[in-house]
Amino acid sequence: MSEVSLKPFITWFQKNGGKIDLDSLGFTTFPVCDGGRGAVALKDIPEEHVLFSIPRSLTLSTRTSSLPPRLGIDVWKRMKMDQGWTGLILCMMWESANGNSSSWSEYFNILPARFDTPMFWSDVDLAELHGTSVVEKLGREEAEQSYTEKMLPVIQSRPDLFPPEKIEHYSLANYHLMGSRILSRSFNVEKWESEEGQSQPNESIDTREDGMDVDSSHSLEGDGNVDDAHHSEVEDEDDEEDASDTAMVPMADMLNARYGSENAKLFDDEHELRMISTKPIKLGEQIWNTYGDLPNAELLRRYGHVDLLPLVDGAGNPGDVVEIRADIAVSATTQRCQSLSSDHSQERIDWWLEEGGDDVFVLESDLELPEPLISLIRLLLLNQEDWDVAKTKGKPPKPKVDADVLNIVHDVLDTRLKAYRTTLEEDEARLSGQITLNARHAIIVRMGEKRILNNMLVKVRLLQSKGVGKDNKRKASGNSAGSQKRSRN
Ligand SMILES: C[S@@+](CC[C@H](N)C(=O)[O-])C[C@H]1O[C@@H](n2cnc3c(N)ncnc32)[C@H](O)[C@@H]1O
Repeated sequence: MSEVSLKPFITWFQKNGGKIDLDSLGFTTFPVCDGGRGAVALKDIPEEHVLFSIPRSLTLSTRTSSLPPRLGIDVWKRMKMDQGWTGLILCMMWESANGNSSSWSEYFNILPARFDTPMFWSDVDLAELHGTSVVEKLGREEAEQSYTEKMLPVIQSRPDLFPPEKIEHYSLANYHLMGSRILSRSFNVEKWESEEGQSQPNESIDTREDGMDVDSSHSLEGDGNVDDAHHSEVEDEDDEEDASDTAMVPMADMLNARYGSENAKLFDDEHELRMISTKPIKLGEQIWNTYGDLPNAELLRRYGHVDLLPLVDGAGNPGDVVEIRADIAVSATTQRCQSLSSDHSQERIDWWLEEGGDDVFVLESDLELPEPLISLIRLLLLNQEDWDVAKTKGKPPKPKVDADVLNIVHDVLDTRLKAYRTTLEEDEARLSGQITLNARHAIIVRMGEKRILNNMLVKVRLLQSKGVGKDNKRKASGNSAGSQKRSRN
């Protein structure tokens, strides 16, 4: 979209109390790999400069839309529109159906009408993601169930609000479109302290929930910058979060993001949200928000793009991770130790889960062995006496790596790697040929994961060749597994 076509939107924004420093920032179209449409510095911008500010009333959420009060707050809640994203999706459909009479019509005009996210991929393209956890996280069926079971009854109950002649605005396709707009552009805007206790939609002028988070903080030095806590996904619908915190934030959602490149962030105040530079930005540089330095699998699922940066062993996303389901670790352990009965394992697995143990382990590019994975393997290997002690104390074994554990971890990694249908070398070859954008994205996602698994296997084999764990005096780095910290650098 060209800069010219943004003019009506910018005019609407300013007319409605939005402020933007157009001397410092402009919008342009970068190459697709740099985000497409995004913001650029028109001069050197110092740190802590307010680039633009958005009145809370201009955000679009179930608190600010005119739909919930028209439907009636009791009905809204009884029909569960206050849970998950269905309510906001319905508000967005309603506002969009209202055309020029909606307060956000100029905003809708600049929102994307199609997405490259896997939610819209064909089965052939989705097959390219085999082995990654992207497909099982799409939540397409759950979304369609919400549409049929939650939204359609509301629409059908009020033909005065949702007239038959406008019914095309409330289609399943539009439901997915609005859901994807929320997934890729919303922010988590919590109520200001003075608004706490005002739980009814539209009672206050403010904000929304889980997208790129807007932390309640007022100074760059404080904890509370407007975070980039990205959208809670469809499957989060039943959790405890306040769905009315999820808000579309015009202008703030015009910034792209790239791993480690953030130079601006959204902060909130009682009446407005402010996009503030977090570093000096030079003339001509792109102004980047952060989406949380997510792995490529998540970037693709939520935003439809991947990050490709130079790495020591190629190009990829330093924030990539590999998820390993606990059942792979259980199978690998029982295969190695045939003496473990399935009853014996099941009792320990049940206990592990009851105690809050993980059922998925995350490998990061720092190649630290996940402590919970080691702990679970050791739990399964405990003799009866030590298992009784662990139960009594309510503590799983310490994540200490020995030779048996290393052998099992090796098998786990090997099994996980075999979940992909291609090798890294085959992926590299395909990437250098002519392929579709979706295939390219999928291949980059799985290559990043395979690289971590391969590097991890090399590390484990090195530890095995050094005899780590065979003798108590020898300790390897990673002898005690690394912590499951989520920080990536
Ligand atoms: C919050 S919007 C950012 C503004 C958006 N480019 C626009 O035209 O309005 C997020 C979308 O921008 C694009 N995007 C952001 N960062 C990107 C990047 N580093 N590479 C490619 N696309 C990116 C993706 O399409 C993503 O879904």
